[in-house]
Amino acid sequence: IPPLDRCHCNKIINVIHFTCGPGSGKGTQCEKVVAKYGFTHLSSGDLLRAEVSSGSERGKQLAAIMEKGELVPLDTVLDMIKEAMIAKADTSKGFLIDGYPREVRQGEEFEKKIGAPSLLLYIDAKAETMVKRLMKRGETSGRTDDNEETIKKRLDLYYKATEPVIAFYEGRGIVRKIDSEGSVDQVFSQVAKAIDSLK
Ligand SMILES: Nc1ncnc2c1ncn2[C@@H]1O[C@H](COP(=O)(O)OP(=O)(O)OP(=O)(O)O)[C@@H](O)[C@H]1O
Ligand SMILES: Nc1nc2c(ncn2[C@@H]2O[C@H](COP(=O)(O)OP(=O)(O)O)[C@@H](O)[C@H]2O)c(=O)[nH]1
Ligand SMILES: [Mg+2]
Repeated sequence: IPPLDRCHCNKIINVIHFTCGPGSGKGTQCEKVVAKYGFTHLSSGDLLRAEVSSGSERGKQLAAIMEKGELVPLDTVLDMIKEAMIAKADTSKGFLIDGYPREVRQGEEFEKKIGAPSLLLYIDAKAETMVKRLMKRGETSGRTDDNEETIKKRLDLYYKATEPVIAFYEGRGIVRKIDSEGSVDQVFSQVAKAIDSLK
């Protein structure tokens, strides 16, 4: 595994909430992690939505893919994450990367171009819970992908492409599985325990 010198990151805490499917609560937990630990939170979905909001030609192409609940091209999302990491590399205490990798190849490419993660957080949520939360969020989120049809596609893709990522990292012993069914604070205490185990 190459060192992190290409982006000058001396420490990457790659808390990748990826195996948590959509609506499992990763965005909610990331905010709490930032407040407690001061890590830099990077969400692939947020970075992509910012590009869409900019109204650029590339943003228009991305919007069409995201609205269908499909994955955008790997290079696009990895370049965005890498750029954001380089911008913060000198001051960051660690990076919390939410929504990436979403398929095994994304994990492999991240390691080639940036570095190896030290921890992978996996919030285990039932499909039923995820759908319920996303439908509720959709009442106010304004996200074009928070609708019944796209939620179903995002879930299917999660089980097909993203769950295998867990097995890929389990062999390295860096996966911490978190139960999503409690309150936000109960979930966070499990998250904090996993992060503290790094020290
Ligand atoms: N790593 C990625 N690779 C490819 N496409 C991505 C990636 N991250 C985000 N996207 C695109 O952006 C969309 C929204 O991603 P985002 O992570 O915000 O939503 P999600 O996984 O459905 O989770 P949530 O709704 O839980 O935040 C995805 O459906 C996909 O089209
Ligand atoms: N009951 C409950 N709801 C939660 C919890 N975490 C998040 N939510 C809600 O579930 C929805 C999805 O959460 P979000 O953080 O956006 O999840 P993400 O899609 O994984 O980023 C939001 O409307 C949250 O308010 C939790 O621990 N318990
Ligand atoms: Mg989110």
